[in-house]
Amino acid sequence: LCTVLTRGFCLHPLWQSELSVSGGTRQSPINIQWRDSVYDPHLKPLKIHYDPTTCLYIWNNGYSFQVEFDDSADKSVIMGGPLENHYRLKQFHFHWGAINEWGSEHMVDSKVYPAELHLVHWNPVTSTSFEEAIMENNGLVVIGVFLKLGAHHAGLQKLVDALPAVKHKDTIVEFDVFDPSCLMPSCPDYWTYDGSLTTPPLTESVTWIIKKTPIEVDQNQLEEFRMLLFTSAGEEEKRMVDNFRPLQPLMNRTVRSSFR
Ligand SMILES: Oc1ccc(S)c(O)c1
Ligand SMILES: [Zn+2]
Repeated sequence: LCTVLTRGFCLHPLWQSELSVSGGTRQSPINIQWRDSVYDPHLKPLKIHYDPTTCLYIWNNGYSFQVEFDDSADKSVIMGGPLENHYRLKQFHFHWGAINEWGSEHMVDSKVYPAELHLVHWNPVTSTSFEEAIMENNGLVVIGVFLKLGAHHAGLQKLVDALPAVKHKDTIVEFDVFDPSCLMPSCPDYWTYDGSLTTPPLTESVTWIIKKTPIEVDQNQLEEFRMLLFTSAGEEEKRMVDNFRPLQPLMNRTVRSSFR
């Protein structure tokens, strides 16, 4: 008997209606075909300067858990890489599967990972707020980091220990002094391409920077993600799993690499 594993066979309502944006030409996520990516020698190393004291709280927004940062000043910023100026960190969140065989949004040569971290930044030079930047052509930069099953991740564990406090949708817990740099792989290599949010409003405002090397997390840490709920307290419980959007067509785009 051949068991065919289909990724995310029961899509969250969020994406059932939003599977495609009419007229979208740069939607995300995509499958990164390593051999089709083009090395760009002009790409600089990505510079990351996060101030741990800008971390504010964690909340369950009904499709992921999200860690929010104080973005009222240039305290936690990224620059360099493919970027023309600095971008401010606003939040980070994850996408994951019900089992380890799927969960990430992007793929590399059709390889899928159990989860994917998104660090979301906005352009304070061209926008006055995150909400405005979402609608701007190059308003956002999202760094994507793949999570693979392996060793325990000590830095992630501080996050994981807080998850029971945000089990239900629209719950929140204070979370101060956390440096998300600890979630970044040491390898500097990345791909970059022009894309979109993978959750509504799916706006085509994102410069994606996808790190080549995954970070390792252990089984217990992934299981803690899967204990979260899409649903509010008092509602019939729906486990928060498979909160990833299906692959989108590459169309007329080139993925650039920072490495040969
Ligand atoms: O604000 C957001 C930016 C990017 C992505 S993938 C989100 O899910 C929300
Ligand atoms: Zn995301």
